[in-house]
Amino acid sequence: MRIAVMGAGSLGTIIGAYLSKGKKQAVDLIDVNQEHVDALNKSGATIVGTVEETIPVTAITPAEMNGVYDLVLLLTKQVYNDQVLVNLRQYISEESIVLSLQNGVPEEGLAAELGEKRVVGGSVEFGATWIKPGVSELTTAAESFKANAFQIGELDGSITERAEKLRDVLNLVGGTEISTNLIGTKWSKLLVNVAMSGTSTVFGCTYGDVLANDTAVTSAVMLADETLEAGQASGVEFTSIAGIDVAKTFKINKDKSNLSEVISMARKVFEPQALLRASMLQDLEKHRKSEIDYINGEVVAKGKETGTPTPFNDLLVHWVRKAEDEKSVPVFEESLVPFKQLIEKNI
Ligand SMILES: NC(=O)C1=CN([C@@H]2O[C@H](COP(=O)(O)OP(=O)(O)OC[C@H]3O[C@@H](n4cnc5c(N)ncnc54)[C@H](OP(=O)(O)O)[C@@H]3O)[C@@H](O)[C@H]2O)C=CC1
Ligand SMILES: CC(C)(CO)C(=O)C(=O)O
Repeated sequence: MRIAVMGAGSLGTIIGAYLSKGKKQAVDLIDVNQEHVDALNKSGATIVGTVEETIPVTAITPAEMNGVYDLVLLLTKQVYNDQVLVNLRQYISEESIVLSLQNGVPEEGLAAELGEKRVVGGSVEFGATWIKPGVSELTTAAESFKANAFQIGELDGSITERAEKLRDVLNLVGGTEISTNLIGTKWSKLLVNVAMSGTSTVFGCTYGDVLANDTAVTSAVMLADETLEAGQASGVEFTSIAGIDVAKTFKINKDKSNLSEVISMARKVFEPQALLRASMLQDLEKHRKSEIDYINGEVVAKGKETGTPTPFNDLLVHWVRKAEDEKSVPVFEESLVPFKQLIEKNI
C-alpha cells in the first residue's frame, strides 16, 4: 500500500513515523515546511515526550508528489482543506481512500469534494505538539496512546473490508477501533474540543487553568451542553469517548439543578489532561488562523440550522476571531469578564 501523510506536523510526524517503522509499506510524509522535510530525511522523525524514539522516514514537499496514493491520511488543519484538495486530486484514483483525521466534522465537505466512495472518517484520541524541524512531542501517556489512538469509520457506519484494512494499518501506530456511528464519534470528540480546546484558546491557558477557575469551567460545561443540544437537534447520537458517555456526563438540566455535579465530573474527567494547551491556542500564538470555525463555529452553525440557542459558543467564536484579526493572544483575566457576564445572565 502506498500511503501519503498529508501534513506532517504535530500529529503527522508521529503517525507517519510509526507507519514507516519496519518498512511494511511505502509512506511519504508530505509537508510545506522545507526545513522540516529536510530534517526528517536527514535525521529521521524524532518523537519526544511520553516516548523517546527516532524512526527513519521519507519526507517530501507537495511539489515533489508523484504517482498515485492508495491511502491519504489528511492531517493538515481544516483551514487549508480547499488548497490541499486541489493539489491532492492529481495523486488519487477512483480507488484511493482519503482518511481525514482532522478535528471537527470535515467528512461531509470532503465527500462533496472528492466523492463519498473515497472518504473515510476518523477521530484522534491523543495529543501532539510540533517542537522543531524533525521533532514532534507525544503529549498523551504512552500506554493510553497504544491502547486508544484512533476511531475510524465509513460515513454510513457500515463495517467494510477496507475499514478493517485501514484499522490494521493504523494499529501499527496505536489502538484503532472501527466506529459504526462515525458522526456520533466525531461529535463526541467535537464536544471535548468545543468545551476544553475552546476555553483553553479563549482564556489563553492550559486545560488545568480552565478547570481551576469557576467562570472558565462553568463556561466549558455550558459550551459542552450547547454542543449536545445542537448536535441532538440535528440527529447526532453521541457516543463514548475514552470510556466517557458524553451525553450522560455533560447534560445539564434545563433548571441547571445538576450544574455543580457536571462541573465536578468535568474536573475529574479532564484533570489527567491538565497540562494540555489547545492546538487552536498554539495557532493564535503563531499569529495564524485557527480551526475555531470548524470547532465551536460548527456548533454555532448547527444551532442556527436547528433553532438551538448557542450563546456561549457565539461569544467564544467572536472573541477568538477578534484575536485572530488583531494577531493577539487572549489574556485570561480579560476574557473572563464577558463570560462572567454571560453566566450571570443565563444561570
Ligand atoms: N495536535 C493535536 O494534538 C491534535 C490535532 N488534531 C487535528 O489534526 C489536524 C492536524 O493537526 P496538527 O497536527 O496539530 O497540525 P499542524 O499544524 O501541527 O500540522 C499540519 C502540518 O501541515 C503543514 N501544511 C500546511 N499546509 C499544507 C499543505 N498545503 N500541504 C502539506 N502540508 C501542509 C503545516 O506546515 P506549516 O505549519 O508550515 O503551515 C504543518 O506542518 C487538525 O485538524 C487538528 O485539529 C486532532 C487531535 C489532536
Ligand atoms: C489537545 C487535543 C488533543 C484535545 O483533545 C486536541 O484535539 C486539540 O487541541 O486539537
